[in-house]
Amino acid sequence: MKVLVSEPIAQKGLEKLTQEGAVVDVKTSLTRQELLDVIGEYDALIVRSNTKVNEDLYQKAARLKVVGRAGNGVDNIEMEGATRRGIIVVNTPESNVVSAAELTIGLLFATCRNIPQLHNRLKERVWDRAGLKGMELLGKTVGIVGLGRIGSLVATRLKSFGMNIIAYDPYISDSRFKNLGVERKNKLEELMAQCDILTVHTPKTEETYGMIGKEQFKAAKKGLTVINCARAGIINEEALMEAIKNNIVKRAGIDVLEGEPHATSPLLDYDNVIVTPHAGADTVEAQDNVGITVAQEVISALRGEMVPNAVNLPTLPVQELDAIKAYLKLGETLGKMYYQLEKDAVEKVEIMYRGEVAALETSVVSLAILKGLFEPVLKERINYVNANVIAESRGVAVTESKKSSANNYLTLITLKVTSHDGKEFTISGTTFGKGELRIVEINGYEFDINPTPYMIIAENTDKPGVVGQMGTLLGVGKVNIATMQLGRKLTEQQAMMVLAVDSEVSKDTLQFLGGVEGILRVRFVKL
Ligand SMILES: NC(=O)c1ccc[n+]([C@@H]2O[C@H](COP(=O)([O-])OP(=O)(O)OC[C@H]3O[C@@H](n4cnc5c(N)ncnc54)[C@H](O)[C@@H]3O)[C@@H](O)[C@H]2O)c1
Ligand SMILES: O=C(O)[C@H](O)COP(=O)(O)O
Repeated sequence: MKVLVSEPIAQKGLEKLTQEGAVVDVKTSLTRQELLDVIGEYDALIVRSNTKVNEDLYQKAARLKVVGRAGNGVDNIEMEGATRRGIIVVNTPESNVVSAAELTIGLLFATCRNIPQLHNRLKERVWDRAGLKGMELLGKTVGIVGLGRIGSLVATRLKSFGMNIIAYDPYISDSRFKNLGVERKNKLEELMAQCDILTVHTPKTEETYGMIGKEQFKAAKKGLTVINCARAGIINEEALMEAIKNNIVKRAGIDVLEGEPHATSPLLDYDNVIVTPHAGADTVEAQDNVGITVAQEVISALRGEMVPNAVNLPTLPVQELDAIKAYLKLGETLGKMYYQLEKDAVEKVEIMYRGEVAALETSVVSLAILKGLFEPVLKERINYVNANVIAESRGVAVTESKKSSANNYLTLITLKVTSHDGKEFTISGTTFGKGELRIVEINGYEFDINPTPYMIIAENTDKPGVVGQMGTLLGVGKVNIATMQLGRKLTEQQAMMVLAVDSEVSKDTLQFLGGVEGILRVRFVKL
């Protein structure tokens, strides 16, 4: 596991990577060209907000499997290119939110009380408060745009200062607003017209980039204080400068600037604009959290495990990931059986979740099934990240259904594959105890199979002597049978036998088995 760290992360994170057996190169002052020249040697890249992870880089990154964002925002990482290539992108969304919320509040105090300006005067030995009267927070209204993790932390903290909190976030439920004691504004302009302080906490997306512009400032209350500790450009810098000149905005506190990390923004020339160099996450605590978390995630992703904060995968809370782990294994096992038992190209995949599993977030289990399904034909080109994209690109329609009851089982997952000529294949499985797996049905034959690394699965006419001959031939081929199960369809006089064996089975032995009278077909399955 070779990991390149292209921006500084905490020593604790680096130690974690090495303890887990990774070879770590910390190269934080590479030029872009140098980065492109070396990236081909690495399995994982760890970045913060300055490294642009885009198509140029992916094209040179033949071994890259994971991009770890030591932090929250992933706007410097091109997601589509990563997903297409099966590169997993992980971040640490919770690890620095308190620090970012605290800097937001710090900037708010600093701007509202002119702390940096007063500090600068005094450092120049000038004892003078003139012209720098501040604004008290009590009773003022703060308008929060984006009531997610950081927006909510800011809201709860500012409440203790006796402020009225209003927010605009069309993607957050009414109950969340209610629980936080925040008044919902359905229109951004309405929020602008009512707030004394505006603070933005959305991600940078196509929708949010420039969302606070000339029009919004026109609607604003005169004398507004503006804080941006989220991403440069969510508040358009030109429009902000114009609003300052027109006395609509009285003061601003900005942590993120267009053109960063270069200090080129014209906002730097305004005395009533207080700035910090993207320092929201720059605390000892946040950086330790971020470093350790990203290291753990990168290692898990390199080991092929499901990672809670994978950005280009359905997100799962950590507690739910534990509950779902056994189902991921079961799903992948069910999927892996198809191309080892059938040879027909897949047209449609139907996944049915019944019983307890139906109450969980199953989209990742579906990814595990698709990963397993295509693995025998695509090998390592398929993983959790690109399983959906690959299914789509191969014209495979995937559907999921759920039912709360599973008849005799607590949980049942059924995979139904329809091939291009309309032939249907089904396989069902369940779990019990501490993640034990059982395959309980294959094509209508009922079983209770503990899936093992090597299995022989044969269909035969249900008549005496077939099983005995199979045993004899396997003995001749020096293949030891560990367990055997039979599923029968009495009306059709057919049976399916599943033999768990201790070793690989040679092509010759399989051919002999296929020649036994009554055997309809025989397959070797490797899990
Ligand atoms: N300055 C720093 O050092 C620093 C540190 C951490 C995070 N950040 C940035 O802070 C921002 C917020 O982070 P977070 O963890 O709270 O994110 P989050 O995903 O928890 O919350 C973002 C919120 O924005 C809302 N939103 C999205 N589009 C919107 C729109 N068009 N209008 C209104 N609301 C919209 C979402 O519904 C969500 O509730 C991000 O941009 C992140 O990159 C900056
Ligand atoms: O999105 C984040 O986590 C913050 O903006 C911090 O970015 P940084 O890791 O470059 O400090």
